[in-house]
Amino acid sequence: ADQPAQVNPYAAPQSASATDFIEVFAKLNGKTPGYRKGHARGVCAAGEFVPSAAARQRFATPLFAVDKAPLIMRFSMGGGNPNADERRGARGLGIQFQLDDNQFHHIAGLTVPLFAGKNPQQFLGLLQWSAKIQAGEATPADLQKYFAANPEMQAQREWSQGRQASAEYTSSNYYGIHAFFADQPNAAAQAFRWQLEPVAGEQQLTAAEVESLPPSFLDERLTERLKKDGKVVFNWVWTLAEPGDATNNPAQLWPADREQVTIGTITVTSSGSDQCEPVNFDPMRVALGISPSDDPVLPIRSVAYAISQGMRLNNQ
Ligand code: HEM
Repeated sequence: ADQPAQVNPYAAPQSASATDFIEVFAKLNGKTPGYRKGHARGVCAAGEFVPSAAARQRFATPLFAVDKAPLIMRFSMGGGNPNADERRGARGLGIQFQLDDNQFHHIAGLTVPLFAGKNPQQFLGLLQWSAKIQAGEATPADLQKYFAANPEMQAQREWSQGRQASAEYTSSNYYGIHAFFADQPNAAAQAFRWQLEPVAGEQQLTAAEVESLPPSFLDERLTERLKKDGKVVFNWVWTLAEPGDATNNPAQLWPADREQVTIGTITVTSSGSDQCEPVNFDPMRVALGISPSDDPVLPIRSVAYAISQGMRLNNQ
């Protein structure tokens, strides 16, 4: 008789919802009342955006119609642990651009250009295996089998191999990872991916520093950096897609020869305020003229951030 097809135990889950993520974050991190359920540890900063002439000419959005816009920014550690070890791991950056007429634009990126999964399901599986390992219900060998069954996750892991974490919050590129679209004056909307590049260049920790530093040093280094240099400047660079480049796969980069446009500068001027506490840096809440792509991770992020915001503002 016909047997039902065997389901590979290392396949990614068939579905993934925002609440599935909130649940697995709770398994991994326990109760963290008042904290963000992702990127729990972080520091608020403020600054300014100045768009470039090229941005104004090429894209039709109020984001680039301003001479400059005030920014609320938050640098953070990936993961939901409020006491995350800062010697290792990806850093994040959320920015809220404050435009005229109470309009906002948000971006939230990571120090890694690729996502750990081509879709939310693959990433959820990774977190679920990690939670099982933490609970003693699975082993790292299971995780290796999970990676083998989900080869799309390989590019992200390869990129991260051999790289130490950044020496300062402001000494790394940050990548938006997902594709977005920008309206153009006389053509169809242009797909792009963004990155922030520190003008002073990138700097990683040395292997020796990873061993010798205390687990907390990033907030202090940011304060010192701003005291010493007065500000930190990033170039905001967009990479433009060509026809046929997939806009729905955050686990894969576009070919390296795609045109890049410097969209403006993002300057950090101060840090340490509490004004980030109520802010939700939801990357789908964007200025007119900018729109999210069909990347399936984006709408899950949006819902998960809203749930997390509701929880933390209610001290849950
Ligand atoms: C399924 C995928 C993801 C889920 C479920 C998720 C979930 C979350 C949650 C719940 C928060 C806390 C939000 C808040 O309380 O305000 C958060 C913060 C954050 N996430 Fe994600 N995330 C995902 C993917 C990503 C990706 C792809 C990026 C980068 C491109 C990213 C970057 C960030 C950053 C920078 C923050 C901190 C924002 C802040 O400082 O408020 N996340 N994430």
